[in-house]
This record gives sequence, structure tokens and C-alpha cells, in this order.
Amino acid sequence: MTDSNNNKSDIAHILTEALPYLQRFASKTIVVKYGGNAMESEELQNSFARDIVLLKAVGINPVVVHGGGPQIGELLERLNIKTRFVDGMRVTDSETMDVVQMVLGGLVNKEIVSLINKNGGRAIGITGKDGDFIWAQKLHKISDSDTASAGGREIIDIGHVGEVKAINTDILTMLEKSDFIPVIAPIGVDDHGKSYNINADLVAGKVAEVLHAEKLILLTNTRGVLDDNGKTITGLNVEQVNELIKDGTIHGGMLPKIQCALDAVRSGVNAAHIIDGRVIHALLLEIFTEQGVGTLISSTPSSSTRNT
Ligand SMILES: Nc1ncnc2c1ncn2[C@@H]1O[C@H](COP(=O)(O)OP(=O)(O)O)[C@@H](O)[C@H]1O
Ligand SMILES: CC(=O)N[C@@H](CCC(=O)OP(=O)(O)O)C(=O)O
Repeated sequence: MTDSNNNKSDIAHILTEALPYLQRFASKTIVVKYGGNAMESEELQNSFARDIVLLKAVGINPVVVHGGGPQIGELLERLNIKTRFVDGMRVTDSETMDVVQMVLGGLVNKEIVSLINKNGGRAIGITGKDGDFIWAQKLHKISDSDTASAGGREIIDIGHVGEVKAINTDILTMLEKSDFIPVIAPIGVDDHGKSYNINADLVAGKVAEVLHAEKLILLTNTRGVLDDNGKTITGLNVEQVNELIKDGTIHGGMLPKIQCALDAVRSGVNAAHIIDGRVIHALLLEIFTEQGVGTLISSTPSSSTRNT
């Protein structure tokens, strides 16, 4: 066989490997969290946008929830505003909240929408304030590390940081029916119209829950969840996650990620995956191949099966 025939047969092989997944996931919803750290290069951004357009073209309903932590950090630095995190959550005063809204609701959201549209999709960018669709309430962080020895638990005020109270699915269902791809910025609103900065992982998890999504896929900047030797853990259940949090192996930005993955699978989402957004076409590799990439989080005691 010539080289060109070899290539063609490779393509045919890849397509047939994808067939069972194409059939299984047709008309299902897949919620994709696109982390700020996975937006590193133009090549990666374009590969992400093409993957999303391809999912829609084959009859799957992708819903994108994006972050933008590093991008918020860059603008805060340019404006000389100091920032810090408590357990993966940015402490958000009023000044920081303005920057968060500018970066998440403006720059990053519209950039992703443009990329998807440029690649042939029809994306609509929204924050949780549009149509009041993400109802939020103030999040209080409870620390038991410093004060536990004194017998107390301290409530830390981290400013305009919210947690999701409820999600109105009307807008998302309407967009899906009209063939649009929703691109969601993680900003919520309360009964008084006050805005909240919500960790994007937490929004993605809740959106996956209320849409009864088939999968929640969290794209980040590591090969998945790593053990204390830096090796990728391919499958994790609730008990194993709790152990890794307790011994400090899972910390920082991975804490809200793993928590929302667990909550999602406990609430009926079939599978949650934490995968490497620095790999070109990571989404397609996870959804349409046997091996997948990254860590599968499951609610059952011992499951590390890929592509459930
Ligand atoms: N056990 C772990 N495995 C992998 N990453 C971890 C782990 N514990 C903490 N992390 C940190 O979590 C980060 C991912 O979270 P974050 O920076 O918030 O990413 P994103 O912007 O994609 O949400 C990793 O870059 C890593 O520094
Ligand atoms: C409360 C809180 O921490 N909000 C995040 C929102 C953006 C986000 O989650 O971005 P990544 O997914 O890229 O980390 C922040 O201010 O950075």
C-alpha cells in the first residue's frame, strides 16, 4: 500500500473507533468547563473551538462554562490590585469584582464566542445575570485549620464570592433547541440584583446536574489529578478523593474542581473527567477514544473504567 492509502486507512480506523461513542452520545448534553489555564495558546484555543463545533455537528449538545482566573490575575496586576485565594477561591472586594465582570463577562466570554463562530459554530455568550439564570448566594468559607486547636471554627468573609443557589434551565434549553452553543461566564446574581464571582468549576458542576448531562469534562493545565509522585491517577472514587484531600495531595485550584466533579456524579451525571487542556483536541480524545485522557471521577467504590 502507498503512504496515501495508509493514511486513508488510518482515518477510516479512527472513524470506526469513534462510531460507538457517536451513537451513544447523540442528542446527549456534555458540559465542558474550559479553564483559564487551558487557554494558553492560539493553537489550543482554536483546537478547543473546533472540537466544540464538531460535537455540535455530530448531534451532541455541548454547553461551555469558562473560567479566566489567570486573565483576571493579569488585569489586576496591571491595575496594581493585590489578590489572594482561600482554598482555591479568589477573595473578591468591590474593586476586584469590577475587574472579574470585565474579564469574565466581557473579554474572555466574547473571545470564546468569536472563536467558536469563526470555526463554523453558532455560539451565544451569557453570564448568570442574563435572564437571571444563575441565582447565587454569598459563600462563607469555614476554616478549621488554624482555630480547631482552640476548639473553634472560623468563618472567613471572602467578599463578593458566591455559590450557586439555583439555575434556571429555560435559557439553556431554549438555546440548545435553537441550535446555539451556550458559552457561560461564571457570574451569578441574588434577589437584590447583586453580582457574585463564582468559581467556574462550581458553575459547570451545577449546570451539568440541572441539565442531567451525560458528562462533565473539566479542561485544566495538568494531566489530570496527580498523585504525590506526580503520576496521573486514571480513576478516583469518593473515599480516595477524601484521602487525597486529607493528606494534602489535592489542594489549591484542584479542590473546587474535584468537589464539583464528585457532586455532579453523586447527582446523576454519568461521568466526570478532569483532563489536560494543553493537549490538542483533548476533548475529542476523551469523548471518542477508548483510552481517554486524564482522570475519571466516579461515585461508585472502585471504578476506573474509561469512557463510561
Ligand atoms: N493533586 C493534584 N493534581 C493536579 N493538580 C493539582 C493537584 N493539587 C493541586 N493542583 C493544582 O491545581 C491546578 C489546577 O487548578 P486551577 O489552577 O484552578 O486551574 P483552572 O484554571 O483550569 O481551573 C493545577 O495547576 C495544580 O497547580
Ligand atoms: C471565586 C473565584 O475564585 N472565582 C474565579 C472565577 C474564574 C475561574 O474560576 O477561573 P479558572 O477556572 O480559570 O480558575 C476567579 O476569580 O478566578
